[in-house]
Amino acid sequence: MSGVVSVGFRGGALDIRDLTVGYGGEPVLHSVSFDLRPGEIVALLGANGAGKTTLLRAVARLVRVASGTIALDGADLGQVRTEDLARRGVALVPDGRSVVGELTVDENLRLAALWRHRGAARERAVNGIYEIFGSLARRRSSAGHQLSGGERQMLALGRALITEPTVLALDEPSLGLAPLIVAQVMGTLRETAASRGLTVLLAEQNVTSALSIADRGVVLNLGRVVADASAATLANDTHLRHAYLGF
Ligand SMILES: Nc1ncnc2c1ncn2[C@@H]1O[C@H](COP(=O)(O)OP(=O)(O)OP(=O)(O)O)[C@@H](O)[C@H]1O
Repeated sequence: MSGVVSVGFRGGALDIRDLTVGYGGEPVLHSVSFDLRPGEIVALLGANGAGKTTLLRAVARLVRVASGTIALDGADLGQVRTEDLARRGVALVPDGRSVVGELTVDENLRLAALWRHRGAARERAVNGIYEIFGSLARRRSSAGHQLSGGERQMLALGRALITEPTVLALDEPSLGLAPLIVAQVMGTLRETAASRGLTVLLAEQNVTSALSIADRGVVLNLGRVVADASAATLANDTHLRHAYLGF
């Protein structure tokens, strides 16, 4: 489904090659390689401490890469500064939810849209986010800190989408959400990715939810890729689920 590319949008191709990343000289990702094709949703799975967040932080250039490359549409992102990454089309939704609690929903969206859209185009962009997330439109005057967990997650997603990324990296969007809300967030993510042809890297502990919307899954164990297969294959692999995913 996410392979459908609509007119005007095209997902980016992300190629992660021999990526080694560590903290204080101690590697936590060991020569990790996998790629995301344009418009693909890839679930990044693994137990606590497997290295999922570190990998997303490496893509967002928030940690130093010891060796290896991350390329977007064939161009190495190695020299791109963190603050320029969004202009190159990469958006990260961290698990802290990237919402400014003191600002209203509307202000949060406008702030995120600042560098991408001006004047009437910004209004259209904000309204476009409200069309995707109807519940946010109803809370547009509420402060970020007054939102429920699900609404905050939708606002974090909206803030990322309004920059019109070609690659969206999400860190555990299901964290702390009730199952029904998780289903809503995942459903919206899948529909939006499909309609925009977005490429999505989705780090999740909620394996079932992630695989329900993903095309493919990559499983990390202690910083190494131990599986890279279609979502259907991974969902049916009981050995893998027991060995690396905790059930
Ligand atoms: N800032 C840091 N300094 C030192 N070590 C860190 C730091 N952040 C993470 N680590 C270590 O790196 C390893 C990978 O952590 P990471 O957060 O990337 O895993 P994860 O798969 O996202 O885990 P979780 O699902 O629990 O969030 C862990 O052993 C962790 O303790």
